[in-house]
Amino acid sequence: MERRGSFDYIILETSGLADPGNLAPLFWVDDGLGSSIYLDGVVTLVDAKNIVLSLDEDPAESEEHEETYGGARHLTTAHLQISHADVIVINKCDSVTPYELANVEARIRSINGLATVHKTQYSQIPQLESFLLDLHAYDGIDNLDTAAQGHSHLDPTISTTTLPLPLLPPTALTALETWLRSLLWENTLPAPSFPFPSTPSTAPPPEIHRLKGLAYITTGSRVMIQGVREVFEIVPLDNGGGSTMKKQEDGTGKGKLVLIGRGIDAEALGRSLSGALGGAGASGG
Ligand SMILES: Nc1nc2c(ncn2[C@@H]2O[C@H](COP(=O)(O)OP(=O)(O)OP(=O)(O)O)[C@@H](O)[C@H]2O)c(=O)[nH]1
Repeated sequence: MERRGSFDYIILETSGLADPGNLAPLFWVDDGLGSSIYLDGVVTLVDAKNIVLSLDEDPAESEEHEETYGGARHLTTAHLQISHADVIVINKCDSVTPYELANVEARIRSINGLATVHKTQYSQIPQLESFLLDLHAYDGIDNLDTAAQGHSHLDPTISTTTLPLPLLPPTALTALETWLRSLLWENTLPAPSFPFPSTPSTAPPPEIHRLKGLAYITTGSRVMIQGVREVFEIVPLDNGGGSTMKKQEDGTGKGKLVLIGRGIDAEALGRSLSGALGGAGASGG
């Protein structure tokens, strides 16, 4: 960093067994690295031929992450590397049939509905910028509109879900922050108060790997929500873009929160969030 200014990009290639969820928060929040350095995004390269085997691998064969999770299927390194990715390159597409490729892509998107997916042969992409570099994954929310809904039956371990966020009064941001703290720091869903009765749950606790969201505030401003594992931030966006009320009404300005992780029960998450925000209408999808 003494040579600050002389780098265009810094690319870290991790080991094949790395958990990006342990690395990304370090680079995202460490101001000591200097203001010219920021975490641009996490790219995961997937081998189309072997990925299904890797996702289904017997955890006893996995050197890390040999944990069980509430009786659910085991988390493999492949799951972690896909769930934390902002861009996923599915390579060696020529070595599988179109049917196999469609299945691979569907499963990957069911795990991570936020990431941009590129399908390649010999890892060839049209250009680096905006495909693998200059992603601004942690300071932008461009891909929220295309975030896929979870189809958790495709992968039993990790899924993506989208919760709608209602138009929020400024005071609700504190409630949102408290809710996120409980979810990300304590892996606990605050029980919703009225009108939802709280029922004891035997479900495994939610474990969120990545989250991204946009909320519209009644004052006409917007906030971006970003998170990776237990680190998150709620950041005001400069431009509210005119009448927020109008945006809500014509359906183009709906706030949402996209969550990727384990033990995702969309309905329970939606009820809990809605309760935390004062019953303002979040329900899982
Ligand atoms: N058919 C086909 N072969 C490929 C493609 N991309 C790479 N290969 C070949 O696959 C072989 C192994 O390369 P990779 O799988 O990329 O190996 P690697 O990722 O560098 O290996 P590790 O870093 O040790 O995992 C090489 O012979 C490559 O030429 C592709 O899209 N299609």
